Amino acid sequence: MSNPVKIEPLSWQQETTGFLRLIDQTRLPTELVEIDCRSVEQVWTAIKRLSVRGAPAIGVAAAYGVCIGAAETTRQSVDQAKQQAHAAADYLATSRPTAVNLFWALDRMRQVIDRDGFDQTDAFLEALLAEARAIHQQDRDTCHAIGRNGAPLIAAAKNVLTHCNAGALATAEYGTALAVIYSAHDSGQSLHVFADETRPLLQGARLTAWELQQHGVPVTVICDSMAACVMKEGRVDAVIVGADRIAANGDACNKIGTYGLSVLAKHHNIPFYVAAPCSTFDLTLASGDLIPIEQRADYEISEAFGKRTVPEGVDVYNPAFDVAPAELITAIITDRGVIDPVDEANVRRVVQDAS
Ligand SMILES: CSC[C@@H](O)[C@@H](O)C(=O)COP(=O)(O)O
Repeated sequence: MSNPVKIEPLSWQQETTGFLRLIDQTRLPTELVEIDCRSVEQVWTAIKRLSVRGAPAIGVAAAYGVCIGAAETTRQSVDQAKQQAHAAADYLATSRPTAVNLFWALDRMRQVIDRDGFDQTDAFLEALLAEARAIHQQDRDTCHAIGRNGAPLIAAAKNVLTHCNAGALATAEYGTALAVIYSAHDSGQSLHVFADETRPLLQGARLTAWELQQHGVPVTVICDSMAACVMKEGRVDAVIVGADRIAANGDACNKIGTYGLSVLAKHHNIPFYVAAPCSTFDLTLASGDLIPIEQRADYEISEAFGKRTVPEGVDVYNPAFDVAPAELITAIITDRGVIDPVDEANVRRVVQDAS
């Protein structure tokens, strides 16, 4: 079996006055380039323009962004550092609206900011960095747990279809949907993946195909519109996707196109799995209809990658996410076990136990 390259999309460099280093995912697959974020604005921009993307990775990046904000002015009092940290958290919360992991991570950072008893600014900055590192490490552990929990569900599968990128690049490492695939592959199962290219920004073609190739997992990229056809041909044994936010009733929001896939999977009698950490659940929302859906810029559809593909002056519509209803989801694979999405009491019990 191959020895896969470990992909970590982000890392913290140096100590409390350090910086965030990211793989710039906008440059993949042709260039593997890192960028350094030394200001809160740079972290905000990196999240907004998808240099760092994927729900868990956005949360980790924002946590480190708060550390950068708190330390931005030197020789400051604890109160000043706290004010700056709060301002950084508020600002980073405006970067993208849908992935709840961003708000979950910022809330954890706010709890540290609001903690009493810091005599020295250094002690406060150290506590912030320790919390960001803990969030980062928790995501690593969570992803491996999702992989272990999900692999038995696809033990008999030969071909799995996935959408967008819910892999190592979207998390601290290993991924969510792709963690399930990696876990099966790493235990010796022969598995092939169909990766939807994922219009308009091609996270499937650019990122999922790249990281599966790095890991030695056979992958075929298809246009999003081909998913129905390959399902009808009997070439898909399971669909596995990630999620950006899951409501209390089990509705799961993920990259635009996920809803369509859940309908197609139902029609073709193919299991449809969502893989996500407990931090992706938002139990304050009763249903997926209440999840805020990010609307992104027109040029991503009309002129992505520098090539105009829609006539000037023609309207486009660019919601970045949609919602797969709970009744079309076979199971949600979490770090704390596999959940039946329509059993709300159990969803609440499992997820609340985790917090
Ligand atoms: C483990 S990541 C799960 C989701 O965040 C992922 O599937 C997704 O939709 C990412 O969208 P993106 O717009 O690229 O951030």
